[in-house]
Amino acid sequence: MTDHRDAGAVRDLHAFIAGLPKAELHVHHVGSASPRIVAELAARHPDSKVPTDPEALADYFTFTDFAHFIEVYLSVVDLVRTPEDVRLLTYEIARDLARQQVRYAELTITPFSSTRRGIDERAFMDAIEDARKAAEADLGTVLRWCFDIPGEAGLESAEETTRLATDDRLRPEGLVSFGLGGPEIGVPRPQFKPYFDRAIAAGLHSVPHAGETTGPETVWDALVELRAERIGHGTSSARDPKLLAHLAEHRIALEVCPTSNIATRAVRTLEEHPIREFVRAGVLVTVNSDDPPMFGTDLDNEYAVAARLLDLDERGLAGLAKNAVEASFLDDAGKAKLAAEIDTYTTAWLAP
Ligand SMILES: Nc1ncnc2c1ncn2[C@@H]1O[C@H](CCC(=O)c2cccc(C(=O)O)c2)[C@@H](O)[C@H]1O
Ligand SMILES: [Zn+2]
Repeated sequence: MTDHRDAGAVRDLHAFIAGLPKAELHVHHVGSASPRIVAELAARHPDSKVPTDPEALADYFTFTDFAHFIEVYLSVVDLVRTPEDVRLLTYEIARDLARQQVRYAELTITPFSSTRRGIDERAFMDAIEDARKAAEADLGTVLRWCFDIPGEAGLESAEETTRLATDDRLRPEGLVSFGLGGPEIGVPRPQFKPYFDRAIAAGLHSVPHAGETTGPETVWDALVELRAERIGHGTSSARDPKLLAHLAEHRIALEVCPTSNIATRAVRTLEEHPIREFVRAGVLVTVNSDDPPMFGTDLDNEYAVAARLLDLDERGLAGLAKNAVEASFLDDAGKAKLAAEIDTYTTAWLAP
């Protein structure tokens, strides 16, 4: 896509984004393993097939389609084998987020993938909680968890994820929401209704992926059957005006991840990305990074992409950051504080 803005203005906007306090609502735990983290994990487990050289890794992270992406994703999952690996990964993710001025992040974690690979469930919970507390104390970044069902792994994974998320003796303090990820084709959402019902009854928010690789009917299923409060991606919602109106009316945010959609070939080009249609329809749009190192992006870059696609200036970008605050599961005081921080930063930046 051609960028008609002048290079100096784009540079200034990037500097503004780099300092902008932000909230990240859709980012995966293992999907955030940077080349640095991958190298460290691979050194611990030298039998892995994941390359450690950054150039070879960039090549390895080039996907032919969504199924190929999931295959590669699972090879990185295989690198996380011990509670200490889990702790390292989690803390290092917080470090990468803090560097981008992310003050608050909801990290999607797939505990089933770890427990089925033999990590003790108690030790797993302790590792993420230990990293969360250390990250908040050391870096000032608040982490919260979304536990997601890897839908393609079947109802056994749904049962296990629900148990881990709702058992009072296990459920971590930082857990706020319940999700559903992985491929959508051949994995109908309604079958997960009983599990979402249990998670919601236990006080968790519902945030399934939907409409990333299938049509708007999957988003309707997520809303009606899984009582979604936000939708992961929701890309295909653009094909259904009634759905867009429903999302807008009920302030159900879309967690839009533009670069991810191109990398997994869910959308052909950024130019064709429906983010503009979402905004035009009045939908609450948030911008997120999904699996940043795997897609060669980070949250700052996603904001830059959104600025280009939506023709946003500093105030527009601050508005986008505040959308994420509104759609987050922070309490009211936390939302007010972060929104005020965004305003203060923006006003200071724009002051003559
Ligand atoms: N863009 C994305 N869109 C959707 N999901 C995404 C995206 N990025 C990352 N994910 C993650 O991928 C996981 C998929 C894991 C999965 O399918 C699976 C299947 C069978 C066995 C096992 C196992 O662990 O043994 C795992 C999801 O749970 C989700 O957290
Ligand atoms: Zn995702």
